[in-house]
Amino acid sequence: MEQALLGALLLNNKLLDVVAPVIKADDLFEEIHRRTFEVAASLIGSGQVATPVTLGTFPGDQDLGSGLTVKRYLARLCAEATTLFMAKDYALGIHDLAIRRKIILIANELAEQAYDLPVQARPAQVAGDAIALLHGLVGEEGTRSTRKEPLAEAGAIIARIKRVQSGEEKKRLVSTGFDDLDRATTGYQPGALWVLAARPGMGKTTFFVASANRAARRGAGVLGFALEVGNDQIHSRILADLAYSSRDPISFKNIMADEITPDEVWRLETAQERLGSMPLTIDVPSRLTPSEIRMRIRTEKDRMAATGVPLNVVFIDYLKQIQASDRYSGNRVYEVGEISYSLKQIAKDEGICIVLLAQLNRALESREDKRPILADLRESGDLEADADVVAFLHREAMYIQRSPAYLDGDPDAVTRFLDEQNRAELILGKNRAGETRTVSLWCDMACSTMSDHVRGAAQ
Ligand SMILES: Nc1ncnc2c1ncn2[C@@H]1O[C@H](COP(=O)(O)OP(=O)(O)OP(=O)(O)O)[C@@H](O)[C@H]1O
Repeated sequence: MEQALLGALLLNNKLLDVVAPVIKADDLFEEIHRRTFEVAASLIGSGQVATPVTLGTFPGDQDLGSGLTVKRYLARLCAEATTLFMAKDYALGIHDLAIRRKIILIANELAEQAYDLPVQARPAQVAGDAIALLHGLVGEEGTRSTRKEPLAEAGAIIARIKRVQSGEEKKRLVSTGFDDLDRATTGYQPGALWVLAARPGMGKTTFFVASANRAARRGAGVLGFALEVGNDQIHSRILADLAYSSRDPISFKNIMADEITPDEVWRLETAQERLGSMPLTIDVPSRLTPSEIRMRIRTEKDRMAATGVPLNVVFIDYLKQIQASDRYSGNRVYEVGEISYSLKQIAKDEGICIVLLAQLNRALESREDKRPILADLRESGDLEADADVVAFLHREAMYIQRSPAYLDGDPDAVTRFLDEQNRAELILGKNRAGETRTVSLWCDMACSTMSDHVRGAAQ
């Protein structure tokens, strides 16, 4: 099959357009076939002609064994060439065989590792790594169609816009749940990695809960990994946000402490009913590796797909609870680099947006203006480079509350605190799809709620 395809390619160089999106040189089994494909593709790609004559000078006319010279080998390829019509099927067959060989390799390696695993090692890690490799192979299927024709792609975009305008199709925006943030970023785009970074207590988990609730209420499939707070707290926060009323707020602390009036129980039940129609799943493991995250995302994606909902966005609270491999053990900068790279790949492979919460170190607190800037991520591996959006949460109220003037009861400081206590700033330090500006959010930290505007009930 490999010889027949290479022969056809040397007889008709235009076949490269059909073959190149399907196979890479590495997919060919024989070394001489790999080399021939590489040289032919590079000649054709640079506008030259690849024939047995032009190729014959390249590898030299050495003996390939049993008296077969390169010139004879190339002539034989042409004699055995398949038809133009069959070329794509041959390429697909070769690609499938290459995948089979890789599966066998992974399976053999996995068996060897399982036999030799040291007692202190984690078998789940070995299984997770193997699954990641197998997912990589599944991803390779996609390479068959990664080469695009800009003319056709532009046509597809315009056709989709027309279908949206005529009401035939819904807009694809996966809302963050906050209108101004959607306008600034175009929402949670498939394949994107968001990093939401802040000092402790600024409201990262509050943003996660509020955004997850609002995105799911607007129809997005949402998965949240609550690696830091426990099951009870995360679900109490979800309920407090959904049941929010500015006249009679219910704090998540009171829900956790069972200090709830009968009327409030009724409101919590109404919030619980709402949850029934929201495609929202919460997972509460204590620590995960990137491979385990990938595995759980795939499982949830399949489960949601079976109910007719695509999984759109995954929140991870938070970075410190993600365990890197042993490769860079002890070097946190490299470990974080490995984690952010893996998460970006997962987002791309699975067509989802990942929102990773991260904690900033205290260096910024020695500055006059304590609003975080991109440089504050400098010690965090490649977070900035891998992320499509870097958003910093800042609440001035946190700092006013800690100031000596406020603690001494200074009326100006108290007034400033009251002005600021329900305001959060989301500073877009990096934004691949738009401008880097600050989005203002309203918040009530006791109820784990955030929104675009002051509100009466969860929108
Ligand atoms: N009942 C309450 N009244 C006032 N503020 C509250 C109340 N409950 C929580 N908060 C405030 O909410 C903030 C915590 O919010 P959140 O947990 O979302 O922040 P975080 O950035 O995720 O924090 P961490 O990094 O410590 O996990 C803290 O500043 C806390 O003081």
